[in-house]
Amino acid sequence: MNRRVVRVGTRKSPLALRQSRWVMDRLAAAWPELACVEVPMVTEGDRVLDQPLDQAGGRGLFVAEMEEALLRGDIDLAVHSMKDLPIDLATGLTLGPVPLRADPRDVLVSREGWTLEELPYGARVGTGSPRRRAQLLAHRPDLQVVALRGNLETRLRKLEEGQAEALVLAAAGLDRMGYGAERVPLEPPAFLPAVGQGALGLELRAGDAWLLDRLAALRDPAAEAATRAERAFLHALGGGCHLPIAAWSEVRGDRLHLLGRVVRTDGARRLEGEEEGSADAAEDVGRRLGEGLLASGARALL
Ligand SMILES: NCc1[nH]cc(CCC(=O)O)c1CC(=O)O
Repeated sequence: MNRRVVRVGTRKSPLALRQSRWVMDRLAAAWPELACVEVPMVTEGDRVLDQPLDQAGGRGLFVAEMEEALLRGDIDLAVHSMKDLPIDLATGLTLGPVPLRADPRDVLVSREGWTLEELPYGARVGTGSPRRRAQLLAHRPDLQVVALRGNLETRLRKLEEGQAEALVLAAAGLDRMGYGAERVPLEPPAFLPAVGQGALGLELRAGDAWLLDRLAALRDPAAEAATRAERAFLHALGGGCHLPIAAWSEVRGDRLHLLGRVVRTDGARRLEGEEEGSADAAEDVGRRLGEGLLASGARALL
């Protein structure tokens, strides 16, 4: 089929635009005859800024409108942060190849460049994520976790204004935006990131073999195996992105190692485990770990 134009849907936040342009540049470099058109969209998650995300409507807040646009044919490709992408996509849509992943870790950002241990007693740490909250409190029960919403710029401004002593953010977002904020990584295994953090999710119509073929040029096999394992882990736990579930996977050669954790939101209880297997069977590794944690009583924490 003689198609040349790919309409790429993206949220309008600076980070989302940065991500979709990165994908468009890579596609254009691999397929010079192909033209990408950016289609910025405002999603429900961008409109509801005054409530914590888990109360504002749960899963798929940033995704539903983009899925509808894909199914209508208004766009051909949706670029998401993998960690915002629900496990179950709308019928008729599929997850494409996974490109090279950015740093999956969380970082602690403060004006002083404090580590988690160095934060003053009772310091306010900004995050709306139950997973981050639970892991912060597990290490530092004295901390005051405060919900600071908004995009990266807004949160960094609130830190600057003194609304908190520190923030927890994804390293990937700061890196992609080129922000040089003072930060220290929250290192695994002590602190684990969200499933899919740092990776991009490329969503397209399941029947669009032409586009799937072209997206294959962007595939990073290690990133794909790691994110498949992490998402299968989350799926086995019946989870969504706003539950206190964390995972960390590493691919070395053809082996994949996965660490998973379920934490009670007050940080006082946790369950964790690890699994290893062939990177070719990444989803089996994730499913085994999820089922193992369920067998150990994970449901009581969720
Ligand atoms: N929850 C919002 C969100 N979705 C993706 C990222 C960062 C980039 C990524 O993880 O891929 C962020 C910001 C953050 O958590 O600090």
